[in-house]
Formats: sequence, C-alpha cells, structure tokens
Amino acid sequence: MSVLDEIIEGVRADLAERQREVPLDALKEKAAAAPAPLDALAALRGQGVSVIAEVKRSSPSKGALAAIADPAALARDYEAGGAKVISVLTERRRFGGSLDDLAAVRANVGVSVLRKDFIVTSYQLWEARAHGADMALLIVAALPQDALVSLVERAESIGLLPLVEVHTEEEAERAVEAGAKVIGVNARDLRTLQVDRGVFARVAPLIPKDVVKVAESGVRGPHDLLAYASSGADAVLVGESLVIGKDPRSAVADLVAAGAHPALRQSG
Ligand SMILES: O=P(O)(O)OC[C@@H](O)[C@@H](O)c1c[nH]c2ccccc12
Repeated sequence: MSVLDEIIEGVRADLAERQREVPLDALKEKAAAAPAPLDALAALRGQGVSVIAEVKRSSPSKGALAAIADPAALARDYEAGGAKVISVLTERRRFGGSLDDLAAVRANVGVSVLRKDFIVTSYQLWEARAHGADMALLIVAALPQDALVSLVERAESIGLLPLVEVHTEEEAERAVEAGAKVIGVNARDLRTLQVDRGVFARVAPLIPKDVVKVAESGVRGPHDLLAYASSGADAVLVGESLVIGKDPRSAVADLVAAGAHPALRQSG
C-alpha cells in the first residue's frame, strides 16, 4: 500500500466519524451562514508570482515540523508578508491539522483560504465552505476521473475554487480534461514522498495558457521561486521552509519580492 493509500484510509475513517456527528443538512446550513467566498482566481491571476503560504505542523516525510500553537497568528504573518492565499492543512493523522485551524485562519485574515486535505467526497467540500474556505485541494492521484470531474463541478457550485493537484503528465491531462482553472504541480510524489523539483518544468507545458499554474513543494527560498517562475509558474505553494524559519513574515515577503518582477530578475 502506498503512503497515499494509507493516508486516504485514515482520512476516510475520520470522515465517517464526522459524518455521524454532523449530518449533511446541518453542514449545508453552516455553509450558507459562512462569509461569502473571496475571488481567489483573481488574486492568483494578479501581477507577478503569487505566494500561497501553508499552515503545516507535520508531514509524513519529516514528522513534526513546527508546533504552531496559534495558526491564526501565523496566517496573519503570512498575509502581512504579502501571501495571496493561505493554505491550511486540515488532515489530522499525518499533518496534525484540523477544521478548527481552517476556521481560525479564516476569521483572522482578509485573503483567500485553501482547505488542504485529501478530499474524496462532496461532504468534505461542504465542510470546507462551512469553515470559510474559498478554495479546496483535489488530488488527481487520489481520485478516479469520474469522481474528479464531479468534485470539480461540485466545488464550483458551492463557491469553492478547486486547486487540482497533479504529479505527472498523464495526471495533468486528466486535470485539464476535468476543467480545472487552477492546476498545482506537486514536486513531491505522494506515493513515495520523494521531491523532484524538475517535475514542474516537465509537466507545465501540458497545461493550457489560461489555466493558473501553481508549483507546489520544495521551495526553500527566492531562488526556487525564480526557477519555478522561469518554467512558467504563476504561483508557488510553500509550507515547510516557512514554518521552520524564525520569521515567517519576512520569509514570505522575500518570496513576494522575488516574484514581483521575475522577468527582470532572470535577466539581471
Ligand atoms: O512543505 P513544502 O515542501 O513547502 O510543500 C508544501 C505543499 O506543497 C505540500 O504540503 C503539499 C502539496 N500537496 C499536498 C497534498 C497533501 C498534503 C500536503 C501537500
């Protein structure tokens, strides 16, 4: 069994428990009362390379990364540094996240918020919206094509912008086929946890020009952002290097500054 399969098994068990506690109708009512979704697509399409900064306590590859006692305070630092979207890991078993983290971040920032989890049913999309998310991650490797297509449609109908994650050329074709407006290319293979920063440059050419391209994982600093930018990234998604650093606000600000004029910086 791959790491991805193992994670999804745990996600399904936790999900079954939540579904017993909160019926779908109650969740839909909560979603209706949530603040209206922000236009994350416009934010990501803004000038330069956008930074998506992630609230991430642990990872299956590294274990504990940072305690993060106050995820809302970290998210405020990210926003102050210029992040366009805050990603909040809500998976509990391997990443140490929760829907409470998502709600706390939503209540404390004015930028778009992404629910980062292993979404396999529309119930999780309603949960995302009910806790104030504007975006939700859909991982192609975790979903058969018919499920991917229906979750993309359902997310949009709920007011969530899906970030559709791929790791291979074939998955990129499936994401495009499913109508994704934002596609993330994860440098990390979720089946082996290996990071290969070269994946973005290989996969990005298969993604149409009008689709927002996000380079995910492995960004250690401005140098990696610029490398991704030169391969066509419109945004980068950064977790580990921000949560382990001393000053997340200035780390984000450094990335944002590097992404502000990528063309200039590449030639200079
Ligand atoms: O911590 P990093 O290497 O900066 O990576 C962030 C993000 O890309 C990573 O957390 C991630 C990308 N896709 C995922 C899917 C599920 C869980 C986590 C992820």
